[in-house]
Amino acid sequence: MEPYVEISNLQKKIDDFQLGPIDLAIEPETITALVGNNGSGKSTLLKLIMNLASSDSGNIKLFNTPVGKEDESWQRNVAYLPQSTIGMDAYTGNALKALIESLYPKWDNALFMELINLFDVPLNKRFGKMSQGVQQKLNLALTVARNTPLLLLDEPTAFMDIPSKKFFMDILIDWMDKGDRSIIITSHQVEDIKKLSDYLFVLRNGKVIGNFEKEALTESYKRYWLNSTLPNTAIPGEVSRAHPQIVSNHPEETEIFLQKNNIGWIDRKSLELEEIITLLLTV
Ligand SMILES: Nc1ncnc2c1ncn2[C@@H]1O[C@H](COP(=O)(O)OP(=O)(O)OP(=O)(O)O)[C@@H](O)[C@H]1O
Repeated sequence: MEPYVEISNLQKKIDDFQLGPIDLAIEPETITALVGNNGSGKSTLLKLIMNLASSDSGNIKLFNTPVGKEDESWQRNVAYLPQSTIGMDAYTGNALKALIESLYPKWDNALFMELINLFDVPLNKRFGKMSQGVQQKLNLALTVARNTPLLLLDEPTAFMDIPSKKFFMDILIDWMDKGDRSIIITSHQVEDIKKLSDYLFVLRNGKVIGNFEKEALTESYKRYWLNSTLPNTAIPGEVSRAHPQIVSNHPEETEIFLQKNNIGWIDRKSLELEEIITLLLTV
């Protein structure tokens, strides 16, 4: 099957911030988490995908149709939840629902009502009078119920309470189970990333660090507790050291080196995803 999203050599400069070049393909039935430090360009990338910002160079194709050209058929296949919405304050939940329902032919009203009931959103209240968390829940219901094959979610749980975050993850997992769909999600919540994502597309200050398969990424980092001193120079795979510990992202190479040089270790452990992301974004 063709990828849902194909991005090649995408670049965008905003003042002194440079995003890209980005090459990325989103395959069907995958969840990709966009991970990065604040201001690394995650929201900008989603806006570029939605043609809400223009790139300086490169191409984006959604469902094999170039974005930014006359053919806008791709828009029917994507639902985007921005980090913040404007212009909604005066409308009630019911009015917003009626508007969006009329624009999306595959609107799933049963799913919308299920989410509204689960999140306890008062549909007769004006959007501007709802708390930030309730606004986020309504926006999420208005987005997911569009029933498009591709969902783009920009920090969807930032204001949600703890039980709602759990419901949210269950909802997305059920939604994916229906098949032929994919999600791109930006999140600073390590639990969201850990539970939901298949891939982590990591950006650091606009530069691509990599697109990692989550399980492979987690397995590739190991911490060793050594029982003798290390050479002063970096050893193969070494990412950080704080004697008697070292962290490696190429454990096989590290272990060959340690054995050859008669450096023993008393323990070896995998790293938590949170630690791995921290290393990717700071070291
Ligand atoms: N409308 C704008 N005007 C000026 N600069 C902008 C604008 N939008 C984004 N930027 C700049 O682009 C860079 C990337 O911002 P972006 O919001 O994409 O980052 P992010 O990774 O989503 O950040 P965060 O994790 O804080 O949400 C930042 O340096 C930001 O200041």
